[in-house]
Amino acid sequence: MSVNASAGGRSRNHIVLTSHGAPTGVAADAPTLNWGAPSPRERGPVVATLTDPKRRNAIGTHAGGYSVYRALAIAAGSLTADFRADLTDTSPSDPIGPHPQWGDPGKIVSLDPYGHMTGEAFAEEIAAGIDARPSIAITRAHIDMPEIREAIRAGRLAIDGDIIGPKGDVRVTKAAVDPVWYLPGIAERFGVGEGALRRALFEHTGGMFPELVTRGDLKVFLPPIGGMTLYMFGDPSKIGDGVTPLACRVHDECNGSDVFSSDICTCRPYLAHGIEMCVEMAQKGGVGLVVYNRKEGRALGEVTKFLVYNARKRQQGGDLPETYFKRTECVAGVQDMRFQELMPDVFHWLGISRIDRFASMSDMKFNALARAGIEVVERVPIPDDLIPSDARVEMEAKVSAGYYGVGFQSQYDATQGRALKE
Ligand SMILES: Nc1nc2c(ncn2[C@@H]2O[C@H](COP(=O)(O)OP(=O)(O)OP(=O)(O)O)[C@@H](O)[C@H]2O)c(=O)[nH]1
Ligand SMILES: [Zn+2]
Repeated sequence: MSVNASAGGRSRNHIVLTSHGAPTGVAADAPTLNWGAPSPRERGPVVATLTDPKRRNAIGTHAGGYSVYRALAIAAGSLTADFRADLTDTSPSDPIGPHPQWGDPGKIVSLDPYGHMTGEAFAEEIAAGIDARPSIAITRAHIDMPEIREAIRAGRLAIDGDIIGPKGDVRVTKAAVDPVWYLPGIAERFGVGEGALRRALFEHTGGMFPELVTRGDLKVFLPPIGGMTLYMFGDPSKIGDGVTPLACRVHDECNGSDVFSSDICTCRPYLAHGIEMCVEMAQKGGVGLVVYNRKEGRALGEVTKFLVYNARKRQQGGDLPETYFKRTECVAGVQDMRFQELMPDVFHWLGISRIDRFASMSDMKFNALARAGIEVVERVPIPDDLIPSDARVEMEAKVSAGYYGVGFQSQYDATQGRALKE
């Protein structure tokens, strides 16, 4: 079925409904996707195009988290629906891989290991009109953080003109990674059937992606969620080489603390401590890696997080460690929706099988890495003097719930957070 519609007030064309199975005649030259193939050519490009439905081999849209803004731009007439990026000079500043892990369909299921190679590996297809787009971009930057300047002032780090520049700025290689989900692999990771996963994704996004249930032949889905950013310290070509020691922090977004230094949690201080560890390791000839995941408020969202803060701070008896997780569960139904099960994928992408120093106390992160066969040699807790006083409730609650607490000076019974009006 199709109806006439106007797109962007400019052109008149047909609405393509994706709820009725494959469009008649999938094009003979539609690229096939063989997830887990050991080379990009054997794997094939991910094509989540909307303008060429017969050559589409993935559900969703490229840069899915921004699809609504793109739709707005098209509706407002500031972007044409068939715009194709000019990828000249956009290739990675530093090569990553290939690593043997890329050729194992079960190891990486939530990102496209060839996502940074699209422009080069599939230049031929792109020139022939196939709408393949990169899902990973790699560039270089200098970062300048007050905590690093403070570490230099305190003598814990020194300017070396290489890793740390003359002004205290730190040289990094950074990568932005959009999610690309291989649905059979995601289902396996969570121990559910692919059909049940597809149905839940379809129904609980308000029926946003009918192909999840009508196109069983399409196995790859680009979900409309945030991805991650990687910050690499030292020589990125040494990451995952099996010999160079690695320091690492896996951090899930906490805008209130990370950006605005709100003092109810330990997020920014722990992140900054992790960065300091990475810089220190790079200066000793090792490498550092920060994985920054866009999963605000334990993937419950910031609205939920702030509602929970109010509930904690208004409850009878005050904000206490023993009720910390209960208050979240009352508002969100669960304590956490981050699903660390998918987190190790990025380590496989980088070829990493051992983390020498891991800045995290989370048992969930540690266990997920262990299940993925990634060895963590040393777990580094947040230093006590970096915990803001209002964040002690969180720390006490986490350690008593199973977080790694060696070196942590517990004062469980004496801990209470600020009240709302204080
Ligand atoms: N819902 C909710 N989320 C919170 C709260 N406090 C912090 N967060 C979120 O929890 C996440 C913290 O993640 P991370 O900093 O990666 O660390 P972690 O899992 O606590 O464990 P560590 O690695 O030991 O720091 C972020 O997404 C924060 O936004 C809270 O009170 N409620
Ligand atoms: Zn936080």
